[in-house]
Amino acid sequence: MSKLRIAVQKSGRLNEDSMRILKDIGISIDNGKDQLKASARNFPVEVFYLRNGDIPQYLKDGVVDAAIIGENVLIEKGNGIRVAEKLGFSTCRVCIAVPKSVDYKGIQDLEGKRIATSYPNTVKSYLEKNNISANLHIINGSVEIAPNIGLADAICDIVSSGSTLFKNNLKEVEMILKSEAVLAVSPLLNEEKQAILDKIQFRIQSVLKGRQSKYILLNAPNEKIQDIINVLPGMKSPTVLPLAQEGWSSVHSVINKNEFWDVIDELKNNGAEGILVCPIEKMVL
Ligand SMILES: Nc1ncnc2c1ncn2[C@@H]1O[C@H](COP(=O)(O)OP(=O)(O)OP(=O)(O)O)[C@@H](O)[C@H]1O
Ligand SMILES: O=P(O)(O)OC[C@H]1O[C@H](OP(=O)(O)OP(=O)(O)O)[C@H](O)[C@@H]1O
Ligand SMILES: [Mg+2]
Repeated sequence: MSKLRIAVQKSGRLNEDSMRILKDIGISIDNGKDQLKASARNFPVEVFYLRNGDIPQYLKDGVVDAAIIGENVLIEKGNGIRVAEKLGFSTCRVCIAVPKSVDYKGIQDLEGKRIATSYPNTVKSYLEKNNISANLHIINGSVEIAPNIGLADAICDIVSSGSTLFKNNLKEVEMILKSEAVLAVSPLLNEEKQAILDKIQFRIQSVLKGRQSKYILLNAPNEKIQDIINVLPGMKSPTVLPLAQEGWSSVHSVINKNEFWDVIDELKNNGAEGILVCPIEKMVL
């Protein structure tokens, strides 16, 4: 039986969350820290540990079948590679920044300027779309230092918290794209491997939905149950079970984790007591 070859970043910002998602979908891999390749013990999958920047080419050539990779790298290098699933971690954006002291009025201010970047294709197509021509300096790391050492007038790099820009006296002036880790697929995938990938994708979706949601349990007097149900829509409808104490019930439901703090006061005002909120490991709808 053939195995699906999945690439993950060998080391760096994506590695830990990539390995965690594989573990959460039930794929056990012997610790591969010093390995370049490891087989899963319980699933037809081989994991390849590679540099993020090299992965789009491996996908294109069919050397690997799928990969967990930063979407920004795929856009920079991977034209035509399909994203099967957004994974919700390593969120960042690719931006153009200039020194704080510059009175930046708009993209026309970049005309004829020197821009340092590790994302030349991304910047080039953004500038072309805006009819701007500039000189790109391609550097592979510490891009934000470039204006301070006189190498460039502007930079284009990844921004997340913004603290690297702040430390280097730069300000964000153009946001080119938003990125997060994604599950990307080789265009050369055959049917047999597609079937393995479908299983993996289904499991990933269950894990991601679970991460987005919380299981909530509470007790309330029976006459308040309808008001509480109106606040807690749940997956289908909430479960209501009688408590041993006469006139009281327990309500169980699932809510989006971001909505919990918004509804908690309403629940209390409607007589809810003993509210428990629990993580959900997996959710299959
Ligand atoms: N500060 C950040 N916050 C959130 N996500 C980030 C941040 N920096 C990078 N990323 C995301 O993580 C990916 C990997 O970044 P990292 O710096 O670990 O590796 P790299 O140097 O780009 O790649 P390689 O594996 O080729 O050395 C990036 O492509 C981007 O998608
Ligand atoms: O907005 P922030 O939260 O400060 O994050 C942005 C920084 O993070 C990344 O660098 P990284 O730390 O990965 O170093 P690298 O350049 O060596 O990859 C990116 O290249 C930026 O420099
Ligand atoms: Mg980095």
